[in-house]
Amino acid sequence: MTATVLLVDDEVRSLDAMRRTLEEDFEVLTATGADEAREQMARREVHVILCDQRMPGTTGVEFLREARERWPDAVRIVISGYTDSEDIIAGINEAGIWQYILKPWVPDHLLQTVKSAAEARTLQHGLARLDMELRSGPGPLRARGQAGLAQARSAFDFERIVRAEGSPLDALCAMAERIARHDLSVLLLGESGTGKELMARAIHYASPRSAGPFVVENCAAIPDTLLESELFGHKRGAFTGAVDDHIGLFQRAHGGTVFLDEIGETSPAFQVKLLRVLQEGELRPVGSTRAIPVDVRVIAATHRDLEADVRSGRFREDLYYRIAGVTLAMPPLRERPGDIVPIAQQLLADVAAELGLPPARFDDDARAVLMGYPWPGNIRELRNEIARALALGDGSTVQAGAFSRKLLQGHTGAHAEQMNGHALPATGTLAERLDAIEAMVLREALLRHRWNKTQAAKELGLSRVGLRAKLQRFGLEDKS
Ligand SMILES: Nc1ncnc2c1ncn2[C@@H]1O[C@H](COP(=O)(O)OP(=O)(O)OP(=O)(O)O)[C@@H](O)[C@H]1O
Repeated sequence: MTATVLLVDDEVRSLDAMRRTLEEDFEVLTATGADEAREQMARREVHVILCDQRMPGTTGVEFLREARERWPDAVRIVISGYTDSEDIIAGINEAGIWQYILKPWVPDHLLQTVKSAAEARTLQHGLARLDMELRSGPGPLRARGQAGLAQARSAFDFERIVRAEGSPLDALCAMAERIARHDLSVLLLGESGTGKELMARAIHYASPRSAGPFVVENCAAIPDTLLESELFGHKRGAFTGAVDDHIGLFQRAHGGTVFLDEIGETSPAFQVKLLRVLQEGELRPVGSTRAIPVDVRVIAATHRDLEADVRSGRFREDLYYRIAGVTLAMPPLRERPGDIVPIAQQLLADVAAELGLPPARFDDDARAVLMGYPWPGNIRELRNEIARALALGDGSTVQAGAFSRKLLQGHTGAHAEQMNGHALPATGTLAERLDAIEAMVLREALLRHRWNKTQAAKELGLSRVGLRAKLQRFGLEDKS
């Protein structure tokens, strides 16, 4: 279906110029003022409104504020000169303005922006799915419309990155929140399932681009040639099977953020292409000679040691510096054992709600088992275990026996591994390394006594209060 765009401007010449730029791709309606625009809106369903800021009797922002109330589904764009930018910035939230275009506008950019807006409008209608995703907590949200924005912001803010008090993630989130405000590229490092995508979303929704799309591409999931077309689009006939023009993810993300997961898996040939797009701020769809401007922030992620890949020539150094404006390393779960129970409890609530089950809790043994396993697959593995235990369980309490065999073995076996240095820091000051050993001894004693603090304290020659203080200090406090 062709989207309908309403252009509102009192200057007939510029109205005409905009109409000519858009009419090949859209159904275009025009209005020379707010009254005429209201009439048009009353007669037809409009998907995108593009409104000039300066009009007699009202301003673009004023009119779009009214439009937001009356026709909330239409995506709103304002066009203005530099001198009006303060008014516009002040009105952006109230009027729910999706994007503003500075004068003098460039036809390609205008066309591109309206295409992205129409796309956002279409995606907005996937809101039923979006609502489900939001209700079930952070999940694969590929894009969202304006109506979901406030909801999305709160669903993906840093508070949703569950952690214990004093977790290493506190400092990481504080830093991410600061850098979110600046348009820097971010490289997220960390093992699979450590929450890199969750962090990328939180950064996007805390950034000035939060009203724009957040799109995700897993670079390892598709072959190189398809990846190029997936990200940058292609023209019809560009290759066998390209039966239609295809808009790439970078274009869809115009004004927003692209999350490139597993960037370390891309080939050198693709890396050159990506570098060019990032350097030039424009792309050419496969099979097209036309350059299309794109305005995206890139957040990339990898589980690889990308610096080592640069040294070995596997990853281009120039691209590395482009994408690694700021680097954040997500620690694996085994290095933040205090986070295990709080995250597990959150996941238990989320998964129970998803499965339509009543709220559940872990018993002491189950918690001890969770704490005793090194979680090589990190939070994704934790989630799977919880889903399995809930599905197999038959009540409101999850017991240790509901977990898979590897966890129950880990309950005894993983400890030997951890005590042999698996989770011990290989570097650090003497005090830090002694702390890590102390935390392990505590954890090991608790596990042996099935989380019975009186017995563990007795074995360790501590009072219960003394043990509790130590558990708090090491983030091992059981918060249930
Ligand atoms: N701190 C956390 N609190 C709550 N849920 C979390 C947390 N960290 C991760 N998760 C959840 O764990 C799952 C895996 O996280 P995510 O996809 O962000 O990891 P990732 O590092 O991007 O993994 P991969 O590299 O395999 O794609 C997701 O369902 C995510 O919502």
